[in-house]
Amino acid sequence: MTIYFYKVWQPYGCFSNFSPHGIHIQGTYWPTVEHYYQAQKFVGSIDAVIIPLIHAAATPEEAAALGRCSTRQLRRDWDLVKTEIMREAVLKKFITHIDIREVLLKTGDEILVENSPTDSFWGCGANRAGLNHLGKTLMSVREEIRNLLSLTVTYE
Ligand SMILES: Nc1nc(O)c(N)c(N[C@@H]2O[C@H](COP(=O)(O)O)[C@@H](O)[C@H]2O)n1
Repeated sequence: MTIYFYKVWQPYGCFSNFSPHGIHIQGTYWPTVEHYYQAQKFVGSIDAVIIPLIHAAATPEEAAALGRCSTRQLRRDWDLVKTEIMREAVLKKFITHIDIREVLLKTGDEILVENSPTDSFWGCGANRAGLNHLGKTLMSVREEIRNLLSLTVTYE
């Protein structure tokens, strides 16, 4: 059975990047994966001044709105690096927070899909035929955590 998720208050809302699960990456604490992901768009760009504003955004919605501002210049390599940046942040989230790690592991081998009607890159889009990169990232992170846990058990 495919598991669809999207908004934080809906079933499996902890899989959303907007969920209130902070991460530490390279010495900085980010309130949500969405804050971190949106800020990374501007690393090394002439609009890097926006990074502290995204970091300080009161909500992930506000962070996303700042990061989606079409008049600002994204880093040049953004399309090349964004999926790896997302994977690192999502892995950190599920390694850090044990409660939601259990939710992820309990999904077994089910297909996970971000049911975004507006995003056919990270989600499945309105026609459900989109690339679903966030769902794929979560499934890959699930597999990696399973492997990490089995190594821990073997050497204990
Ligand atoms: N608008 C919106 N609301 C939510 O609750 C969402 N989960 C999303 N999806 C996330 O938006 C991010 C992509 O943002 P860009 O289009 O690259 O600026 C990504 O984290 C999606 O999972 N969107």
